[in-house]
Amino acid sequence: MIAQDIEKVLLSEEEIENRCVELAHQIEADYKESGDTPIIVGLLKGSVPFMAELIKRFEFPCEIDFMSVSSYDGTESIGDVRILKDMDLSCKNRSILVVEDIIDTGRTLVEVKKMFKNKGCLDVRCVTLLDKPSRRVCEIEADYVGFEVPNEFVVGYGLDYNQKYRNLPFIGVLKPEIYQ
Ligand SMILES: O=P(O)(O)OC[C@H]1O[C@H](OP(=O)(O)OP(=O)(O)O)[C@H](O)[C@@H]1O
Ligand SMILES: Nc1nc2[nH]cnc2c(=O)[nH]1
Repeated sequence: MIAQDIEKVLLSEEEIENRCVELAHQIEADYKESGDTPIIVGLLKGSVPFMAELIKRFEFPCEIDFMSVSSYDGTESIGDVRILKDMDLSCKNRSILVVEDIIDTGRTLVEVKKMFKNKGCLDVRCVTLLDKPSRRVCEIEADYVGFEVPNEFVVGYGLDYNQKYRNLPFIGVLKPEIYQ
């Protein structure tokens, strides 16, 4: 039903799953080499499907946690990153892998990385399912990127429009009339 609101599919479920396998292997190789037991920190809520897809493929020791930060209202960045829910685990002297659904302006990741460094983390990396470099206002890149997307508002696979469409199993663009 909600799939009827989609104008075009940018990334199919199969494409996303295949890319998650590749990313998981790459991340696993890097952490095996470092010998760290990282905390995999999902930024709620958008990262949940992507994080689930990734971590089930990790064979190295890791812990998981979640944080909720918010800088969005509708489709516009309001440039104010707020912590709505902090992590449960202590991150001092730990390696952190932040899991994001999308990096857009880069403001969220800049603030989150700064916060982890201030808390005494040893190493902070980020894996993002989507990267929208055309919208960047901060100089920041993820360490691992699933796909680059054009400057369009995308939904699905965790990404919402006014809290809906997160449960779509693919990434797509909504029909223009949905925004009215
Ligand atoms: O690079 P930026 O411009 O900072 O944007 C990226 C952030 O925006 C979205 O979060 P949102 O606040 O919409 O929360 P959500 O995951 O609950 O949808 C997304 O999940 C990223 O965290
Ligand atoms: N759902 C959604 N959230 C975003 N946050 C930043 N960019 C986007 C986007 O394209 N879609």
